[in-house]
Amino acid sequence: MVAISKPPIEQFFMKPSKPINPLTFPPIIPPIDLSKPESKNLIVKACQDFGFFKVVNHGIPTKFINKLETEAVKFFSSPLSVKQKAGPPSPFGYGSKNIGSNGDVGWVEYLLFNAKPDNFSGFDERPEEFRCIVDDYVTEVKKMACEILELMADELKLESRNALSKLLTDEESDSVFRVNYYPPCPEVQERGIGGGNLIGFGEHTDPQIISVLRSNNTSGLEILLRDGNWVSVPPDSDSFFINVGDSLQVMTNGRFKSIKHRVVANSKESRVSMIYFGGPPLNEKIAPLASLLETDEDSLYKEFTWFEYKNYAFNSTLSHDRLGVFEKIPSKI
Ligand SMILES: C=C1C[C@]23C[C@@]1(O)CC[C@H]2[C@@]12CC[C@H](O)[C@@](C)(C(=O)O1)[C@H]2[C@@H]3C(=O)O
Ligand SMILES: O=C(O)CCC(=O)C(=O)O
Ligand SMILES: [Fe+2]
Repeated sequence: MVAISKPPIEQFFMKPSKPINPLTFPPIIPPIDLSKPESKNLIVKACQDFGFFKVVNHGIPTKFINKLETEAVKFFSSPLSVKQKAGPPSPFGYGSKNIGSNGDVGWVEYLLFNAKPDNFSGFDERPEEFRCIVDDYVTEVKKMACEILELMADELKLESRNALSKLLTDEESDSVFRVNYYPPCPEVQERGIGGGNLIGFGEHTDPQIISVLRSNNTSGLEILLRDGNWVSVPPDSDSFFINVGDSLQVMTNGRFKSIKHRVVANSKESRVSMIYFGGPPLNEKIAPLASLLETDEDSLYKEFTWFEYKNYAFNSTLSHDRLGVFEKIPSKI
């Protein structure tokens, strides 16, 4: 029998960072109502100012959301032997505590799915019903991601309304879907206040174009503001949170910024999050859109395809500044 040693709990605690100011978040990032005509203007402003915003009145029926959350909780509550049958997550399936393959750890269990059109599920160990629930949810969330990208394209006056969304609807779109489950951690409670924060998911930017996140009502998500302060995002299970990914930063020549975010595990309640990462086809050139470049404005980035970027990103640790080597003039570290 092989004894699996438990990783020492110490490695899950974060180095202290600047204190989080929970008061900063709500007033500065207003929710965007997708049903209102002014939403496109607010979306572009939020992408420029933060690379992050919250969407309300999204029109996604709660039945798709609740069904998936229920099924996910059922899966993560099942015996380890059952969950392990759906692993390892390379590239799709069940993972626990290890994130990616470059040594990152987090107090999290997760499922990674291929969200390519018509091929949503990445593994076959779960009953057909679970896969259908994932497919239904991803179909809805992808529609919303495309609607948001079309509103952006409209407001940015791109050559066509689907200039961005077509990358997600393309048959070869390299999109991913992830369900994260952060269990409560009794050790944190024992340590008490001042005992440190437990890393759920370490700081990083998302490499794709756009990420659509929905969580239950447990806190944990934090974003890094431009002034260097981490702020806690109040959870809201009725809304969706949108992140600008690295690829969209490049396509807007840095006008939109991909935002650094992380998850601090909650000591008492479990957090369940589901994220759709909308990515382009592997052979797609990731470059600033010509119509966004002013006369004489040069691309800030070298030429590369999504395949090249993904390859580099997936060989790096979570917190690595992945776009750095693709910049024509490397930014100071
Ligand atoms: C440490 C890593 C995990 C990650 C691949 C990477 O090497 C760097 C990017 C990470 C990330 C962050 C956003 C998504 O959760 C994810 C699926 C992605 O596309 O890039 C993860 C990758 C992963 O968990 O494999
Ligand atoms: O679980 C969350 O709330 C966020 C996780 C995340 O940022 C990711 O999976 O890329
Ligand atoms: Fe992320």
